[in-house]
Amino acid sequence: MNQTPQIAQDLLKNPTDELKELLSNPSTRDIMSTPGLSVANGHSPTNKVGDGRLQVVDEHQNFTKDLSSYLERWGLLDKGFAYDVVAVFGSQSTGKSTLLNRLFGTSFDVMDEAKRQQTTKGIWMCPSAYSSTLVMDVEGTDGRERGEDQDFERKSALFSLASTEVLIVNLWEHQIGLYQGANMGLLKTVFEVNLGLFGGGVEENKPRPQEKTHILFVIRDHVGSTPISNLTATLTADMDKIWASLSKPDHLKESTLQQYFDLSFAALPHKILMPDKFEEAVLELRKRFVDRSRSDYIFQPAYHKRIPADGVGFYMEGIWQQVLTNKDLDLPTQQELLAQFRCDEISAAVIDTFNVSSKVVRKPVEAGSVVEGLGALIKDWIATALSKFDRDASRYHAGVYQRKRLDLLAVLHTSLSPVFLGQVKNLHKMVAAKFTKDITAGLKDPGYDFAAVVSKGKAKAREEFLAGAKEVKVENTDWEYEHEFELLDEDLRLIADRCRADETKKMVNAIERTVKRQLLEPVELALSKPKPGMWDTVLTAYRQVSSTAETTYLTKAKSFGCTDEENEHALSTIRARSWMALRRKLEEQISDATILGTLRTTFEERFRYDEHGVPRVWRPEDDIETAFTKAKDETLTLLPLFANISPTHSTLLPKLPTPEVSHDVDADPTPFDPSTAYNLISPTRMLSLENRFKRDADAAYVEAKRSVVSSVAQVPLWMYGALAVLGWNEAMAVLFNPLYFAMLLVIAASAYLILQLGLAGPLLQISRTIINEIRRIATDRLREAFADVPEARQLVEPVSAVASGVEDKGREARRRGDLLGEKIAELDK
Ligand SMILES: Nc1nc2c(ncn2[C@@H]2O[C@H](COP(=O)(O)OP(=O)(O)OP(=O)(O)O)[C@@H](O)[C@H]2O)c(=O)[nH]1
Repeated sequence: MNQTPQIAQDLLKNPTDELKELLSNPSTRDIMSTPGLSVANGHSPTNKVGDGRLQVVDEHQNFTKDLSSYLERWGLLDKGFAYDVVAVFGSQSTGKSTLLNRLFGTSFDVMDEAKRQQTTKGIWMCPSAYSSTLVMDVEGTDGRERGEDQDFERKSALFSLASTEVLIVNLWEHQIGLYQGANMGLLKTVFEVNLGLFGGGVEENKPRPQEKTHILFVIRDHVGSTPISNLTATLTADMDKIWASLSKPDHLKESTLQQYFDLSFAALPHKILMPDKFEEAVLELRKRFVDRSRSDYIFQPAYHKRIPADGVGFYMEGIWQQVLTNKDLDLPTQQELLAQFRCDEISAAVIDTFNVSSKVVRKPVEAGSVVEGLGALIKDWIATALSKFDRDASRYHAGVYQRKRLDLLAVLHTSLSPVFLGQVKNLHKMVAAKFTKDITAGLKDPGYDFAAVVSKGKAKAREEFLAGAKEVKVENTDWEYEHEFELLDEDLRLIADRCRADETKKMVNAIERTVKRQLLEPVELALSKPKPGMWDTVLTAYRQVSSTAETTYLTKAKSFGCTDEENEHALSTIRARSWMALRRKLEEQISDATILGTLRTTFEERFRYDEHGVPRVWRPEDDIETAFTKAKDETLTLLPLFANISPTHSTLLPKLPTPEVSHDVDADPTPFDPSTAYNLISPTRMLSLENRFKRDADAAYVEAKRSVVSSVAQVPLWMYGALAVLGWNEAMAVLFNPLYFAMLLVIAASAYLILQLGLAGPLLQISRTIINEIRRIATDRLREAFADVPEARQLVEPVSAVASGVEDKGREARRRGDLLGEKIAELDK
């Protein structure tokens, strides 16, 4: 807690000698009676008294650079209009500073009684200790120091009238009525200056503010012998006289003093002779400056110059500069200049704060993210910035404020425009990516309808984009998202087209697989039974399959929304692929092995089976050669059928795909040549096939011949007769010998059982193996036995030479492709 007032009170009650001496000094008394030390006066100080006073204009008429910073120190800068300005005028050394110090608790210098010289030079300013009031102590008029120089008096009057609400005119009681006195000169100056400022001056048409100024006459050293009413009457009469004596422009001739000034009066007793009464009167007068509820409250709003506190520094400096240059002081221009300056300052501060806030989202937007609720954020920042600007700048000149507000808004919008564009671009990207994802997911559903999936996805994407773009768009801006929306539409279309192309490709592939499957059977069947109408069957089947494929495509493509051009392209692809499928299948079917197999089967059917399909058993009397030649020739006539695709009617031939269209490069990289499209087997290959078939046929012929030889080699019938005659006795001996008969029965029963159980084959095989084995072992033994005898080796070698000669013969015949020779070699063996 601050102990100073208590200590001071104690010191005042029991002063030391030094203090007594100090207290006897009048100037010290002033300081001692400052509000900080006189709490008992009824008003405790509220402002930062002692924070210093400021010489606003020095004796060389220079204006201070520190006014704004002092206003801030005094805590007045953010008061808006809630502050007042008062200035004191009067002759030098009439106790003006003393009065202000007592009245407002200020700390202006007071004249040293001993020296009796001017103390206040220029214009000083100090805040009131009791209210938000700026108090100006103006250099006294009529001073010895300035002599006849009225220049400063005029300038200070002009300055004070332009910036203060109340002018205190300080005068001694005994000066009243002295019309020629210094005060009268001062007042005349004030009136003249005021007319110039607020009366319209010389220029009749120039609009001027009709502001009133309050003049408070403080009559000092009022003894009381003359009643105050008499004094005020005298003063008022003097004022009127002065007013009347002014040389006014014609249009102001009729104007009265009261139109421009409100006059009020206060009297203060002699400070030295009646200190208590003086104090009382000062206290009472102070109330008129502080207590707003009083009817005689001095700072009425009508007197306020409507300069916001934060602009006072700039405004007063501007006024003083105008005053110095002796130019016609144009207050509206000054106020406009002030408004421009301050609005710019406020605007800059607001933009700084705004930029800091908006920085938070700039980065993510620049990085390509969509910031959720960006529109709300932007609107909030703009609203905050405007409300700050409105709060501080709306006190200034309305026109300038409105203009600057629009400027500020434009700056904010311009600064946010890239954020808006970035957000809209990012929305575009995000929505397009989602669209792709949605379509991909939709196309995985079984039985999907492509058109429905795409249109649903598109509607969703557009809706999402528009919602996001509208959210971020700020009213009354030229921001537009329509162009981006068009780009999005274009992108959606491209994505849908890409998906459709993929789907079409898949569908075409599926159709191609079906075509291959469907062609498989008819082609195989037709080519395995070659006959003249074979190609008609194949091509009819092909026509059916490919027409089904096209119909399938067109049915499905309807939901894809493909263009005619795309359909045409897909159909031509299907046609080409179907044709290729047919070609490949045919090529498979006309491979050497397959053709030879088919020919062999056909030949055998004719050669080995009779017309009833019964297998032939060749007998010696059969004409094998004719049958063979017929079957061979008939089969050979079928071979040319495979050479070309040649239907009975050329109308059956399908339309060939155009060679330049690359339908499926991966699947079939060899270029398609329509000139050879219907050719399957080249003449050379035909010849080779013919030869190979002939060899096969010859083999069949040889086989047939051999079967005749083997049947001829059977035992003749007469041999059976001879056998019966010659072996009759032996047979009877066996039949009638019980032992032989029993053995015969056992052998017959065993044979029957073996046949019944199907063991004949295995038994034969076993016996054959055993015989071979025995033969091999015997041969080996013999070789071993003759190994050491050279004559025996000579005997063996010619035999093996003969055998190898036969082998060579057979191999040679096989090399030449002479089947018959090969078989003969085999028989020789
Ligand atoms: N008679 C009388 N003297 C006073 C009164 N008030 C102050 N004084 C004295 O008058 C002298 C001048 O006082 P200041 O307050 O310095 O007067 P000022 O008008 O401010 O002087 P400048 O600033 O130099 O113009 C001082 O010695 C005061 O003690 C008063 O009410 N009556």
